[in-house]
Amino acid sequence: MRKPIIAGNWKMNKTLSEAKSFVEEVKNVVPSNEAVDTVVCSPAPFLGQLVEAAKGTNVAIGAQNMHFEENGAFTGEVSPVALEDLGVQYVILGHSERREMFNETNDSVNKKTLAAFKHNLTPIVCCGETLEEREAGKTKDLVADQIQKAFAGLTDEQAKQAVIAYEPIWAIGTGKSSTAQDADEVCGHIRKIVAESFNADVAAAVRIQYGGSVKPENIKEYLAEENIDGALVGGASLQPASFLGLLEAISE
Ligand SMILES: O=C(CO)COP(=O)(O)O
Repeated sequence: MRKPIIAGNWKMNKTLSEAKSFVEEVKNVVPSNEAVDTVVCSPAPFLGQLVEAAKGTNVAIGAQNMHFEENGAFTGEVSPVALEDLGVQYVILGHSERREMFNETNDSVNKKTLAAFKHNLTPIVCCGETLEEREAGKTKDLVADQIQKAFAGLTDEQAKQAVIAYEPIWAIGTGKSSTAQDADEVCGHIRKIVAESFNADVAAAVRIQYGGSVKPENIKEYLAEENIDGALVGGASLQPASFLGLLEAISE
């Protein structure tokens, strides 16, 4: 049985005081780590203080991006060394917003994925198609290519620990979620690609999240599917009540 993983992606939202009061409000009421992995991915400036606020609780803190180099002349970037030092545990890599607006490529996602493991960070590697690509029947080939390239050079053990987030771009922030069956079909295909690239054991262990307009009202449908092990959530992760609502769906 794969343990579910629910991760909030706050994107570019919240001030430090809002971020801290969110963590204070949820940290003692989230379900146990045995039932679900709970992750909050915050903007970089708040990470250190949120790690402190969440210490000893069931909430893990994640970043939304990082550079693959450890240090150097990369103005404005955040290094994996700094994230590890702060006590950050997860990092979202290759989110479609970064691919679309900030020149993220399969190659840079691969370098970042390798760097994440080198620094004890669990990568949440994102993949997903545009509406145009879906309509052209390219979804499965596209996500297969994204994941094969992102996972190139990982050991079996690393691939098992990595988290994949399948986020159809047309479903992000639009209120137009994929049906659970469609999402499961793509996640099943991703699992098959992982089996081909690594082996059946790795494919059985790797956790695949669905993302795109997930809310407390619909999360159960996704989690009921064979190949969906959790969710990467934007809008509904911003308020403590809806974030806790997502987690409650697991414990019910
Ligand atoms: O991009 C997402 C999470 O990374 C999904 O965002 P929404 O949940 O707001 O659709």
